[in-house]
Amino acid sequence: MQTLHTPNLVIGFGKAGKTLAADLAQHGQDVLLAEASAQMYGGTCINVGCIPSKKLIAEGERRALEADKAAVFGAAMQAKNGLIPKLRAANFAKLDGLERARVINARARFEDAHTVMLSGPEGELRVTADRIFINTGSLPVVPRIEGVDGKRIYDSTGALSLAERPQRLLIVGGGYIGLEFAFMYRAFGSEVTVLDAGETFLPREDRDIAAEMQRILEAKGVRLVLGAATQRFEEGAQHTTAVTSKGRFDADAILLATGRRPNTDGLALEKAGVAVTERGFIQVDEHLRAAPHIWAMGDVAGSPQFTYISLDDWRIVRDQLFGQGQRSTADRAPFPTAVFTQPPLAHIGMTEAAARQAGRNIKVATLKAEAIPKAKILGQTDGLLKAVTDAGTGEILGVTLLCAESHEIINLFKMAIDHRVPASYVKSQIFTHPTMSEALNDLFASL
Ligand SMILES: Cc1cc2nc3c(=O)[nH]c(=O)nc-3n(C[C@H](O)[C@H](O)[C@H](O)COP(=O)(O)OP(=O)(O)OC[C@H]3O[C@@H](n4cnc5c(N)ncnc54)[C@H](O)[C@@H]3O)c2cc1C
Ligand SMILES: NC(=O)c1ccc[n+]([C@@H]2O[C@H](COP(=O)([O-])OP(=O)(O)OC[C@H]3O[C@@H](n4cnc5c(N)ncnc54)[C@H](O)[C@@H]3O)[C@@H](O)[C@H]2O)c1
Repeated sequence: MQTLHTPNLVIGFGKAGKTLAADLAQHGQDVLLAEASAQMYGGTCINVGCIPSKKLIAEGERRALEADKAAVFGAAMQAKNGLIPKLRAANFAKLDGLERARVINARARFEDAHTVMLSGPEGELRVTADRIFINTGSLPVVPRIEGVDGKRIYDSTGALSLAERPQRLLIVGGGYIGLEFAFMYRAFGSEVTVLDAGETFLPREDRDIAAEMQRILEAKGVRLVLGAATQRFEEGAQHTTAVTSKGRFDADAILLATGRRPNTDGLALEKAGVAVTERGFIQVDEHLRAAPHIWAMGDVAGSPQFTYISLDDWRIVRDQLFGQGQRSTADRAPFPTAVFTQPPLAHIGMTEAAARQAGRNIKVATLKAEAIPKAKILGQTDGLLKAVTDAGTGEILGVTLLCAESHEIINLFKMAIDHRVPASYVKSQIFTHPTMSEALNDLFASL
């Protein structure tokens, strides 16, 4: 068996791992990156996450007026299938093209704290490394429901590549993936039902925002069923039936979107003395250290499951390798989020409910999207905008934007909140016209 020593071993081609590997190589250090699947160069986001899902959503939106929805579905899949391999190849080339970086298609398994066995199509390689960076991501949770391994039941990866457009799509889970795929497949003309086990829709959002999202969802023809515990799936000749506490639902395809679990499968972390949390995420400190020479980054480290947070994990580790070692996970809150529904739901900071619960003396303002001239131009007048400020100081505590282009606008508030820009500034800020962001003058007028 071949053996090799490297100063830096990165396990997993995720956002943090690939960025760190390139960074190390550009700093003149040798780095080996092991990726279990050649179909995953670039990680989840590029191959089976953000990019393919947003491409399908964008294609559905772009061709919203076309009557032949089956054709729209086919063309969208084709466009997505054309894009992803190009991005994957570009990701591989970007890293492999660096003199000091080497990508190996192999699955990693620890033998001890400094030794990792890499097994892939080209055989086995025993690697010893001075420093090890784990970036193995997450996998869909498969709920324990009888019949869950049936042939019409998919996770998000499967639902991104369905061969045929389902006439009836049932989605189990009404979180990020559930909602994005509900709008996506509705745009392809499928009849969509979303089942969520929780009694409260979007429990982390204020009730007025959740109610508006529910109204929009239902106005588009999506059925939402809350408090639905799925007991079993019955596979029939023509369709599969979900038997739930809220009745029986027949479907041509069922998407499971009930969260994602850390991907530590087969890593044998215990051999390296790396501990995991109760939920199985790698236990790290605020500098993402799991052991003196081992770091974990991204989903597997229990970081919030977003590509841009994985990227921020790279910044934290980078600061220890090449900077002051000060940057930590405590520095990034609050950070923006966006669910790519139609319209998108973007948020940062505190909701009204969270601010009240924290005992803050607050002012709250809301604005209906239908009052915004640009929304009328776009023909996208659904939605509600909301801001929460400190009543005494005018500090912006939180912003929620359920409206067209909110996934872009919300990033302004990361800067505003980090730099303590007061509400009075936003109220009088000069914005271009006609834009969605100019509505912030009105939203903040009373704050
Ligand atoms: C459908 C969907 C849509 C999403 N949309 C968005 C979005 O719009 N915006 C957003 O910010 N986030 C989105 N996310 C979440 C985002 O994709 C993840 O949070 C992010 O990709 C996690 O990146 P990571 O760096 O943790 O690792 P990943 O990108 O998951 O990479 C981990 C890699 O490690 C490899 N690996 C695993 N085990 C081993 C091993 N033992 N040896 C070697 N290699 C291994 C895997 O094959 C994988 O390629 C979405 C997720 C999904 C599923
Ligand atoms: N736009 C984005 O940034 C984006 C898009 C997609 C995914 N993501 C990331 O991926 C993560 C995973 O997405 P997700 O939608 O799978 O998880 P999620 O945590 O967002 O939502 C899971 C939902 O499933 C429900 N649920 C759990 N078990 C259930 C059961 N047995 N029956 C019915 N409902 C059940 C929960 O109540 C919850 O509403 C997200 O949390 C997010 O971090 C981000």
